[in-house]
Amino acid sequence: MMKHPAYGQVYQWSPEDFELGAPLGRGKFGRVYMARERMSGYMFAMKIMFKTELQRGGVQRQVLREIEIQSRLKHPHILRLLTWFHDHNKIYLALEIAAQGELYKHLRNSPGSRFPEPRAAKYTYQVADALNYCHVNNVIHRDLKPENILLTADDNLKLADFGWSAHTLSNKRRTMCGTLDYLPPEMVEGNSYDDSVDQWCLGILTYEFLVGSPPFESNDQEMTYEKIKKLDIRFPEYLSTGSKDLISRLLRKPSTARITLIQVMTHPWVRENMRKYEAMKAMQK
Ligand SMILES: Nc1ncnc2c1ncn2[C@@H]1O[C@H](COP(=O)(O)OP(=O)(O)OP(=O)(O)O)[C@@H](O)[C@H]1O
Repeated sequence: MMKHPAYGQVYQWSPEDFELGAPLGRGKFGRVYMARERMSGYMFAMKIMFKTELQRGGVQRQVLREIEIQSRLKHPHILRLLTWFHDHNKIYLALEIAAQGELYKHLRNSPGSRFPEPRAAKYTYQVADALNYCHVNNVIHRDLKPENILLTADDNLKLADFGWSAHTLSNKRRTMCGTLDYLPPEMVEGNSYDDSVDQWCLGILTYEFLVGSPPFESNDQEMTYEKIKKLDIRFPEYLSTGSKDLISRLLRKPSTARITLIQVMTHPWVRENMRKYEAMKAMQK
């Protein structure tokens, strides 16, 4: 690696520096492949997007924002953007590999489409840790959902998809975006919001990990909105008291009443279940 011309200096990468391998997945605008840097043999995931497709979809600004934000975030639970470059018709993103792909797929394939509490607690902790790092760096994710989280070969989460994220340095923002089921009440009502929208989304995510579907899901959009506004949430009987306590503290209508991400990481249900998860893993070895 140290012999590489890119080591320690600005280097203009080009497609010739890399070899593409098996496809890892496909999104609306990107195709993702296993890739190898020729000189060092370093393996990573290469996401390739066609400029014409981005233009047609009107998402150029979103992609640029994603690149700008993701390239400065360096955290164990945030997918690293190692470098990026472009040629006349494509944009290339060199990303770290998350070999087990979308968390969504794993959730759907679990018995009852839900995770046991120890596994859910471990993931909740890792997302809280990543979001806390984002907030400290003045970034709101705003689009948390199992489809935007990837899983590594050693079962750790990587937050991806910063296309809807925003800097928090300016005033509170009013843009309406994000997935319907995960929208916090202040966004449904078109009010201003701040980084505590991510705490709300983490509450929805933890619920979905444990129950298999988000709490306000319904057949029509209006009904979902109504449920969110009324905080009409039902907990299945099988949920533990601790998990219900955590979710209720995150899904608070007044954004200032939501517990902090640090409080999530130290919540007794999270701690106890993470310990159980580690113990289970140790026994499997
Ligand atoms: N770093 C990575 N490591 C392993 N697999 C990846 C990686 N990045 C993406 N993938 C796989 O490729 C798929 C497509 O990723 P991509 O980022 O293009 O789309 P997306 O943003 O998830 O989807 P959409 O564009 O439809 O919202 C993902 O669903 C995932 O399965």
